[in-house]
Amino acid sequence: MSDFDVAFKFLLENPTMEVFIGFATQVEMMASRIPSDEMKSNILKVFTSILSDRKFHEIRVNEEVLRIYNLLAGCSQRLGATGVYEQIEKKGYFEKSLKFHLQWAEQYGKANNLEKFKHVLDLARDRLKSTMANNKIEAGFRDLADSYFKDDVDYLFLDPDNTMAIFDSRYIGKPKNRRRSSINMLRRGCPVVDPTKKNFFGPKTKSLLRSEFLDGENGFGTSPEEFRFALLNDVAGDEMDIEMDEETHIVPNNKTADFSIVKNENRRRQLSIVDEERNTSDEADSEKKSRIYSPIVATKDAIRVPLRNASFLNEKPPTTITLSSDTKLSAFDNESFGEIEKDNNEKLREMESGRKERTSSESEKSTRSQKSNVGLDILAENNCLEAHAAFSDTVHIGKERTMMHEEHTMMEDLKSLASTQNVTTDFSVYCDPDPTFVVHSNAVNSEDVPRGLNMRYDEQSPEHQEVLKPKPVVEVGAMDDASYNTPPSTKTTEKYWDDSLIVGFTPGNVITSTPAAHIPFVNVEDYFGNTQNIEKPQEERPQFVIPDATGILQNRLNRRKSTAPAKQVEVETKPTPFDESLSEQLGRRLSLGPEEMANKLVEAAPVEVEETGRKDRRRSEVIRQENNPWDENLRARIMRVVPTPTNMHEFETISPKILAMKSFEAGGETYDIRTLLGQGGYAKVYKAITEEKKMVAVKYEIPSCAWEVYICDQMRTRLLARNDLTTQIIANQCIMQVTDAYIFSNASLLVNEYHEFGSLLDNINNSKDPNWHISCFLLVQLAKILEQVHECGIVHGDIKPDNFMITRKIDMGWEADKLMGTDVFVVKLIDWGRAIDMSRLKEREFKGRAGTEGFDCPEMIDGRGWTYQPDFFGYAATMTVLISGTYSKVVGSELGDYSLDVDIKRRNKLRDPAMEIVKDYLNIPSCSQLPKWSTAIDSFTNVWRENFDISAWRQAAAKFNEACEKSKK
Ligand SMILES: Nc1ncnc2c1ncn2[C@@H]1O[C@H](COP(=O)(O)OP(=O)(O)OP(=O)(O)O)[C@@H](O)[C@H]1O
Repeated sequence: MSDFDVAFKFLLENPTMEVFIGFATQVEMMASRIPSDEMKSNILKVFTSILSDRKFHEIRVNEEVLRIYNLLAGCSQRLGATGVYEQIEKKGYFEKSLKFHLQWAEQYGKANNLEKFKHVLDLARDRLKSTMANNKIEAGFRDLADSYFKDDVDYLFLDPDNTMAIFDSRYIGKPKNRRRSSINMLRRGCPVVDPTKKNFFGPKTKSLLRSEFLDGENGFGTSPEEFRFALLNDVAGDEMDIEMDEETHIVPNNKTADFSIVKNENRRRQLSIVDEERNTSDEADSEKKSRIYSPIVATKDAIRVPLRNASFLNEKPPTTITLSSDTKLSAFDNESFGEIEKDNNEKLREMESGRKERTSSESEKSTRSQKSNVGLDILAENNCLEAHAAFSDTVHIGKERTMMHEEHTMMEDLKSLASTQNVTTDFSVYCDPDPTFVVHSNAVNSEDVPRGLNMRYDEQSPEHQEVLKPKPVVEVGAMDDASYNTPPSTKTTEKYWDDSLIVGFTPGNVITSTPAAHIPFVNVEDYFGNTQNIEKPQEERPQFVIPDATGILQNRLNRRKSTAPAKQVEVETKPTPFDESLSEQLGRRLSLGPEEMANKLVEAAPVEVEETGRKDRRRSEVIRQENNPWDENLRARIMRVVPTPTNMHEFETISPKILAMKSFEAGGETYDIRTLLGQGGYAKVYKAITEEKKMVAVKYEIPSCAWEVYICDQMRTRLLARNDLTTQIIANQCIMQVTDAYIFSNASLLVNEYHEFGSLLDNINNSKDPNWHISCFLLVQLAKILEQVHECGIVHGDIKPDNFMITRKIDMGWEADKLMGTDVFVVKLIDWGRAIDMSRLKEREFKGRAGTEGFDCPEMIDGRGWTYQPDFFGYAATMTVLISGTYSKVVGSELGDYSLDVDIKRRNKLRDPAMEIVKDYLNIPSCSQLPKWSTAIDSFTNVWRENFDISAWRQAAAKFNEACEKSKK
């Protein structure tokens, strides 16, 4: 059976919308590698069923099916692509679908048939006018027109687009002093709605463009926000487009117009030409795009009579400008296009330097949406893709991203679908499956060990060095208890790290994770309400203590002890396929390169080889053990000094196979896996639904990574222990919290909150234009989070935009003075697999590089010792991506001279502080002279206070929220 047949069979058996979406994705992926003829006959099979079988009645009329139609259009030879859409049109299923009209029009665009293109556009306007605003309808058509028609086709559109004016051939190649005033831009864009009505503003009228008068009965003009924003821009001269005559004076575009802004002589100011701009030709041009945004929320008269009513249909609308939020660039003359395109390609090449070249077939696969729009680096989706790829190979943009991510998985999934149907998984509990979580106990046997908070452990107590065998039967529901009772490991101490290197770990001594004298005894069972289960009287138990912070207790109380229902499970008596746990064998994963990792996996488990991460994301440099903070043995030793987190469940068995669209069971909890959210160097992250119908993210990692659970737990514990409001907020909102962790012998499954709005990188890529308000707002948050992470003695080790998830949209109701505060965090730091617990490794310095490609700090590059430096560097690099929308490389060759080759426009308010921070955070003299996070926090906060503008902020926030929507997976 071919892959296609397997997928189709699955759909036939499960004709739900959800399965169909997965199916469509798979088919799209296959389309790139299956010959067109074969694809066509496959698709015809699909449609035979979909169009005739009753069980597909819902799918048949759903827009998702257009994805398959699109593929059919691509391989239809007799009907041709346009013919396919004409047939669909006849069916009438998609009359109310914008997507359908766009796909259809695109075919005419490809065929360069402007007349038919216009016909579809008109149809769409007519059919959809009652359901959506005209600018929404037109936006996609405008993109298509820009892509496929070289001539000026502005007249097709009713909604003005000012970005066009930037590339208007009249200005291309003209001196740089030709700018447009924002007000003039608005005026030029005012459509003639009804020339018989004298009092309406617009070209050839004498009426004023007034801030309070916007929409009339017969049409609409500017919004108050647009007007005020334009006014402000003209006054401030910042980020504005000013139209000037050759003598560099603002002049009204239309001499007969009587605009208040132009009448005011005081506003006629000379604009100095910045040298830099004179010299930077096209790049500067690209920046002069309009910053005038439409309100995202529709104004009162959101549903409007179309501008071009019957009487105007034949009249060519005036030259238009953008009042819309769509900043996509439009068609302009070929020559300029070529130049800017060239310039763009130049940038792409630079950006590509940090990653492997994409294959030509991948580039060919590009869909229209990946076409490069000129001028705006990260705006152009293609550029986004490139920037993203250069930056991180984890996630790609748009459709291709999904395809690339899922291709492997889905195919694998498909292949193994049949074979895994009957897999039964034994969830027997092994008391000590993973040496990384062995806890050595004072107790003679496991039953003597109380479940406590910050229990004291005697690591070296000789009489307890023997391995305690797992109990044959344990309660899964009491997994955490069982794991506390785990026996000491028989493994010998590793060669280089001796116990004294770990702070708080002194051989032979009683230690606590948080030393705390004079603190009353607290029985954790009381806190968890489990006292009735404890048979032995309390006084027989060894003492254990809590740290002097009520926060920890509260925290522990709030945490779920286990989601697993208590049930009896027989422990597998047969030995597992491996004598030792894979996680141990595969230690030092961060020092292993792709090949070594693959070999290890094969050696360790010749049958069950599976990899979750992307090979091209791994680093191959092997760090000398004594300098390696990621050494697995070291980590194991560190983890031993604290109790196993209560929500961590360990298993001797191998993990259930995780496949999209299938469910798995772990610890008595069933998770219904939906789609793949992302894939990093080591893990795949899936969206899943719990039995309680809660959406969660499941990080599936091979080999298992209990360390991430430890670090997340420690981060939270240490933050809450500080008993301070800010740290409480950060602990609860900004640090990944593992709600349940299932540690199997070969893999780990970390369940955590699902963040539907994607990562910061997704947001940047989906925000068409980095806005200083948003960048500043986020940069302060990032610095505040990292400040607290370091305060807890933890180095995250992998700071980059794809490791910050967006947790919520910006609330427009947040008061201005609160925006720099702590009540408004919108980001959460995830991916703690590379974190280093410095509080246990005081005075240590590390060497070597093992971060994400392109995210090696100068110390790693130079071979100097480092501790917290990677996070300062990661922050600086993330900052440049946030501000400039592009990825920047490290430049310089010695301490004092390092910088990032970021191109921040002169007028960007964050430019100066950002450059200072780059200097500061990249040129750290030594591990004992680390920079301060307050430098970033204070300088960005100052810029914010000095320049904050409420209406501009709201516009920017709306854009941010819009990008959140676009990032939804
Ligand atoms: N809780 C979540 N909700 C939604 N998406 C998530 C979540 N956690 C992770 N992702 C997505 O999965 C991607 C990979 O996750 P993660 O960074 O944890 O994997 P990794 O293999 O450790 O990556 P890296 O190679 O960067 O170390 C993230 O960039 C993000 O896009």
